[in-house]
Amino acid sequence: MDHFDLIVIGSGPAGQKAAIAAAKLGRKAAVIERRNMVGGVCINTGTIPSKTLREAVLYLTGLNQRELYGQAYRVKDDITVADLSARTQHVINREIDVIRNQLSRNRVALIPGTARFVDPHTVEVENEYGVKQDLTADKFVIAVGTRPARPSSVEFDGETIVDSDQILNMNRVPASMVVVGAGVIGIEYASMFAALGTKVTVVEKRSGMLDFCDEEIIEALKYQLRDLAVTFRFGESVRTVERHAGGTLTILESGKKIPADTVLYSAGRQGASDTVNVLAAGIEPAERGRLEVNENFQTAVDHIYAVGDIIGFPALAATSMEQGRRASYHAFGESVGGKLGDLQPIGIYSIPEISYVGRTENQLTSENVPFEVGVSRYRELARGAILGDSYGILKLLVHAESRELLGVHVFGTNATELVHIGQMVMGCGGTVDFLVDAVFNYPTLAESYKVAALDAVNKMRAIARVTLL
Ligand SMILES: Cc1cc2nc3c(=O)[nH]c(=O)nc-3n(C[C@H](O)[C@H](O)[C@H](O)COP(=O)(O)OP(=O)(O)OC[C@H]3O[C@@H](n4cnc5c(N)ncnc54)[C@H](O)[C@@H]3O)c2cc1C
Ligand SMILES: NC(=O)c1ccc[n+]([C@@H]2O[C@H](COP(=O)([O-])OP(=O)(O)OC[C@H]3O[C@@H](n4cnc5c(N)ncnc54)[C@H](O)[C@@H]3O)[C@@H](O)[C@H]2O)c1
Repeated sequence: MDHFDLIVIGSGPAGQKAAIAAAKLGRKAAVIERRNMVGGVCINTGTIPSKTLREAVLYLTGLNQRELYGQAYRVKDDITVADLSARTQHVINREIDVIRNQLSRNRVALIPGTARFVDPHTVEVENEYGVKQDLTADKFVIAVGTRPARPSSVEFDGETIVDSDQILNMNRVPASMVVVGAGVIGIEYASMFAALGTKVTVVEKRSGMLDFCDEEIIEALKYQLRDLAVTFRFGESVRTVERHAGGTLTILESGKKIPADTVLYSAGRQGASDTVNVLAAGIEPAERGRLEVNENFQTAVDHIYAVGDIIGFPALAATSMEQGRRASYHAFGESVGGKLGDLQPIGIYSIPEISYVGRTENQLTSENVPFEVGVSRYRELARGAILGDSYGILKLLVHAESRELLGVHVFGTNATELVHIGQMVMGCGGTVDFLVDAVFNYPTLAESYKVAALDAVNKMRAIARVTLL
């Protein structure tokens, strides 16, 4: 029976980084993964296909160029699924190749199959031909991620009623679509299909959406999506989704019926802890199949770690990678930096995109932290005019006394890239004055930091002036 220092179960971002970190520490590591899922949900059905699809949609529809060339501007008139999926498949294949290469050059064994715990130090791996082998290890990292939640009241058929895995295999761009759940997945796909000209209705049981983001920015997003003919039904729960010869019918608890060509059911995800039989290792799964861990990512069984989506919020690729690295370092006695803190950025690839780091205005208000807001609008930046982005906005939240940066919220072109400038300033304990004094390239969107910083400082000066007189 093969024995390893570390066995990682799952090859998504969390598992990959856990295994490579162990290998770099000179440990014998293995990753167990199903043959057709190397790279995890991230590469095969989640982040990478959805982000590539978004890029293809933006390019082919010419949406971002319409402010400059007119509302009729298109790169291609009849966009087909083949146009969209060619790019997606190319990127997926390339990314899988990169991961296989990285694992192999670091001498991490990639073992095909599904792993199940037999006891706390042994897993049984079964490959696609039903061949089984037992493997043992000193330490384990469970990085098995999640799968879409599939309630029995929804008649999934993989073609007209789909989850976020199946949407990638649709055979045509639908004329109308209901998106159930206004979480990140629902809103990203609603944006893409709306951009393609699909008439989208979003049904969400809460009274709003993405409530962890800046309220003003979510208002701006809703405005932009409504402009693309998206209808929102907030405060409405879906009772059932039915499939009929003439299309689908989404029936709400309120009695409303919404007809559409296609339904995307994106109302949450279920942890995959059941696939790995954690009970045999002595671990009790929590709600929705998630695993509970301490700050070192150890489960209730010390030598078994869990990282990535399986441990819940924030369930993002970048955070998952860092959790994987930290788990391995801890397992093999290597020190890591401070606690994985609050400075993890969130990026939402809606159209337009959103990103933020730090706290929101609502959080600061509820915590009684005095703050000032500095705003920069892309329409006043030369780069904004060159790009044809008139809606973009960058907001800085600045402590009214210490002048520290408490939050950065960006909406518009390159938001998910721009946010990192603020993240770095915050990470180094920088104040708004650093941004006021900094010189940025011109014309850039990064210049928005200086404009917003000056705005915040001007407002703070106005307050100071009132009290001085
Ligand atoms: C549609 C969509 C879009 C997304 N977009 C973004 C985005 O833009 N940015 C972002 O940061 N995040 C995004 N995410 C989230 C991101 O994909 C996840 O945070 C990330 O993939 C989690 O990584 P992970 O390592 O926990 O596991 P996953 O990527 O979920 O991979 C887990 C792997 O474990 C394997 N596995 C499960 N059980 C077993 C077993 N018993 N034996 C062996 N292997 C097993 C599975 O086959 C799978 O390959 C998106 C997710 C979805 C669904
Ligand atoms: N850009 C990114 O970083 C990105 C992109 C996509 C996904 N993700 C990750 O994937 C995870 C899963 O995303 P998600 O959007 O599926 O889940 P989610 O749990 O965030 O959202 C599901 C939404 O569906 C609603 N809902 C549930 N049941 C409903 C019903 N019967 N009728 C109407 N509405 C209902 C919920 O209120 C919720 O708002 C998230 O944690 C996210 O972090 C990240």
